[in-house]
Amino acid sequence: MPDTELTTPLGAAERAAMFAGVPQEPGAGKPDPILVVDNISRTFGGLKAVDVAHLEIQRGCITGLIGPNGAGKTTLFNLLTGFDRVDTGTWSMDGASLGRLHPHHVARRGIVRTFQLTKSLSKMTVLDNVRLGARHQRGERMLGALLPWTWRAQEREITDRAYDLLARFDLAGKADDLAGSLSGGQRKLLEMARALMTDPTVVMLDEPMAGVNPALTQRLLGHIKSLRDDGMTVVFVEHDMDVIRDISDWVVVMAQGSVIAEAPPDELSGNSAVVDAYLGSHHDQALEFDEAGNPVGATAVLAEALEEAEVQALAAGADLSGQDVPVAVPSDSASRTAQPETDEPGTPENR
Ligand SMILES: Nc1ncnc2c1ncn2[C@@H]1O[C@H](COP(=O)(O)OP(=O)(O)OP(=O)(O)O)[C@@H](O)[C@H]1O
Repeated sequence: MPDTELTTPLGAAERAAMFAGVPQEPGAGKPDPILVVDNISRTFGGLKAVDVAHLEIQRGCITGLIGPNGAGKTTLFNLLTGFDRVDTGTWSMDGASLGRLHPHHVARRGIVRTFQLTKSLSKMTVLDNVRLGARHQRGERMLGALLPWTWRAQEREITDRAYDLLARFDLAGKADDLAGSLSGGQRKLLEMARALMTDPTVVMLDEPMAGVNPALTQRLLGHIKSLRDDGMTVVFVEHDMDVIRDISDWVVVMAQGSVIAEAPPDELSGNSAVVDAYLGSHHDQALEFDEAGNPVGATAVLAEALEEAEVQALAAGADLSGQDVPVAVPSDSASRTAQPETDEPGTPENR
């Protein structure tokens, strides 16, 4: 069980007011950080996948973590939750160090992350998947083995809690179905239910919307917000900018292993470091669009930056007819002009 009591949830206005005082810069201090990261690095071969000097995560809020492909987001998640080992650095929750703990110890301190459904979990029932989220609790310890009635009581407790969570995430009717039979959106709900079995304080969601049918998106977003409403701190990796804007209170941007920007979601498209990171990453990459022809992932960030630049240029009295719109980028790349890499990028067919 986590050491930390859940706090009274803040309202939207309180959260906005709180972040209004936070400087929009990498490593910005937060009013009440629950997680503090210092000088974490992780190298694979010659590649520094993560190299974060300082990062604070605000308690009771939803922090979105974005960045181009290979920026180090998943590796950072793995490091913070004990699924990978840092080369250097420290991180703590409410002042207590979490360095070099095994994942189940990190979970007991109150930090969990979601995982995509694996092949073997797909062959188990939905209920068993959720029950498995309670692994490493009392029932698996020596005392449980010696005192079976303790173990049985706990098994009942775990099953009851699993049913409660399945009901919360609208999966009660699927309890006895194989997890592999669930839709993309239901799988995401199952991942969340499984993570909540340990009653966490901090929930880290890795691409919670990936593969989710648009019809389920709003419900899933509602579920993520409900975690915050219950006093939990949520950190999530996501490529969909609409999702980022909808649910994040604050956004941390990574590129090449480091935090390169922090800002409220509405301020991102005007941030030159963000634009530059996505532009840089897109030099050799195809633009990405969803089935409806809307830009997604890094392409959406780029499209937003272009729109923002257009709005600003128009406001400054520019005539944009037939001209490329220069996007504000730092001086080392000032010669770059953001423009699509094909003339007709609007539909999936012509990519
Ligand atoms: N186990 C590993 N062995 C070798 N290289 C790795 C390993 N894990 C990650 N990397 C590399 O580290 C870098 C960061 O990867 P990571 O998956 O953390 O990025 P990401 O921001 O999550 O990317 P994406 O958005 O594409 O998932 C990448 O260059 C990746 O190839």
